[in-house]
Amino acid sequence: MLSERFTQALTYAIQLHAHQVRKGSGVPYVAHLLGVASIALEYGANEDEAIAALLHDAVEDQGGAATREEILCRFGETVTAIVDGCTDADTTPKPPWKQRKEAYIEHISTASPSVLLVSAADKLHNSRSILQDYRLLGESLWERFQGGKTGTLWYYRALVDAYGKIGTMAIFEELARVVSQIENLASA
Ligand SMILES: Nc1nc2c(ncn2[C@@H]2O[C@H](COP(=O)(O)OP(=O)(O)O)[C@@H](OP(=O)(O)OP(=O)(O)O)[C@H]2O)c(=O)[nH]1
Repeated sequence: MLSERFTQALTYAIQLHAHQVRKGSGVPYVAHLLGVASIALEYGANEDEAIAALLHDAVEDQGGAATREEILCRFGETVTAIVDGCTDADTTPKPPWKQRKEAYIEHISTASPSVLLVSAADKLHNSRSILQDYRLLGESLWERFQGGKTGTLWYYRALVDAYGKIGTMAIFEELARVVSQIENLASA
């Protein structure tokens, strides 16, 4: 069962990301955080993993080192280590896109099981959003992303391959299915 800590993390995540929206749409960013926490729980997350899912973009997007310190203080080392493992940049400005994404893919091979679960839940939620938006918007979807069509398709295929080398987990297989559907649409 989830305790009061989860409720506190939910409130904190909503406050942190209150003014942030998803790229190219007016959807409140918290929809992504709720989606990632929901997917992580459905694939067996414990409370620390579910809290980290809610806070996985907090350091990257909302305050860097100061926010990391607050998470450490309020939710402890286990949650902070998972958030660290899901963060592709905590500096402003962020390093170049390709360099960040390559580093993220590289670190999958050494990531803890908790980081793998939350990271895969994050990528699964984003890939489902891409598939849904691609069906609605067509090729103009890719203008949202720094990597464009080629870079974004490369990134998701590289993620699927990197998770696949870890082993066969249900969440990796679901991500692979969604990414294949995006690739099929892209080559149609
Ligand atoms: N699919 C999708 N992604 C969106 C949307 N709005 C914001 N994003 C975020 O955009 C990122 C991908 O955009 P890019 O331009 O390629 O990369 P960047 O933000 O990291 O520079 C994803 O980050 P990420 O690093 O892959 O994951 P995350 O850890 O930041 O969540 C995702 O979270 C949206 O409407 N759909």
